Amino acid sequence: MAEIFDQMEVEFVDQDVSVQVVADTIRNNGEVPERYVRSEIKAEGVIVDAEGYNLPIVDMSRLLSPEFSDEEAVKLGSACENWGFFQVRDDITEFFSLPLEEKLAVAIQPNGVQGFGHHFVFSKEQKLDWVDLLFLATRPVEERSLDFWPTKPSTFRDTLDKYSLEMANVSRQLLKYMANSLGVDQDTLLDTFKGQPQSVRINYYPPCFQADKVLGLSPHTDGVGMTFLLHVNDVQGLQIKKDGKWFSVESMPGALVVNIGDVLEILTNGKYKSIEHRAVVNPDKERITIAAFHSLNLFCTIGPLKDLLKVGEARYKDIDGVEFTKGYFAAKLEGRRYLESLKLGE
Ligand SMILES: O=C(O)CCC(=O)C(=O)O
Ligand SMILES: [Fe+2]
Repeated sequence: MAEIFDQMEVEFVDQDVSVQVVADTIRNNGEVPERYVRSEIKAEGVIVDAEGYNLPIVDMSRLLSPEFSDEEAVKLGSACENWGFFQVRDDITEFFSLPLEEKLAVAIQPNGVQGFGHHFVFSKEQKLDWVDLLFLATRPVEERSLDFWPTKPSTFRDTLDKYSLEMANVSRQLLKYMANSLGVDQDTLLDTFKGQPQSVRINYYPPCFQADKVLGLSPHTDGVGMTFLLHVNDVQGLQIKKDGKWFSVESMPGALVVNIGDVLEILTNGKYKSIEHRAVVNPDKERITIAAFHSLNLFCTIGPLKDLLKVGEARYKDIDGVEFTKGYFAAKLEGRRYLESLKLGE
């Protein structure tokens, strides 16, 4: 799985070394550079605050207890079908307060994706996201490229290792309950995720005094099975699109926001939804999140689960996993466009 990240065959273009440095430079008397100004945010309109809806909360301890498991699993199933997002608990790591030189020790290499830097920058003309990131393949363990794993702070690697294991365990548990809720065989679904490839993307969104002019992360879906997002410093900024409107997500302190990615939408033949989401920036505070992505062994074919095709026609093409991932990275962050292109007969 990890080696796929070294052969993406897509060309990324340089941008500023660090958005954090840009933010620091303009803080007192500057303007946001044109490459970061997103006029579409205002044009697009409606943002609905958290009061407008209730994001389902699934309690892991209830899910795992014999007494409440069934009840909680029903909530889990409905959360995946209707929202693609819900929350569970856990903990986190930090790296971005180091001086820039230290972060550049693990800089993303030309045309690579692992390390510190930026993703999805293809042209000098395109608009840029207001974020610095650290992206690492974390599982299977033997496929880690430790060159990109920070050695500072000294506990970083160990902390990430533990976090990665916790997340892998949670994803395994959730898959079991999802299988039950979908009515597919547990082992079949778990087998599909065998080896549990996992990667993490740690996002650092510097504050921006003209926060409404920029976007932290462009609208996109995640090209994986499912994602667990932890708000490292509890600054909010995640928005999800439902019924054509943007909703802000209020994450409970220490909770994980879970979302279904493109691969699970395809496997479930569209029953679970890969939700389009984006991140906005805070005017005064830095915002840090860690997204843990869980996917399939990509050296296989991705398509609707056979168990589900007994009761309905396939709505998505079968696609080779490596092709899918290359296509995802090459398609840029453009909402659900790439996923929609994999639908049959539409
Ligand atoms: O930081 C966030 O709120 C969203 C992060 C995200 O969507 C991602 O890393 O894929
Ligand atoms: Fe995402």
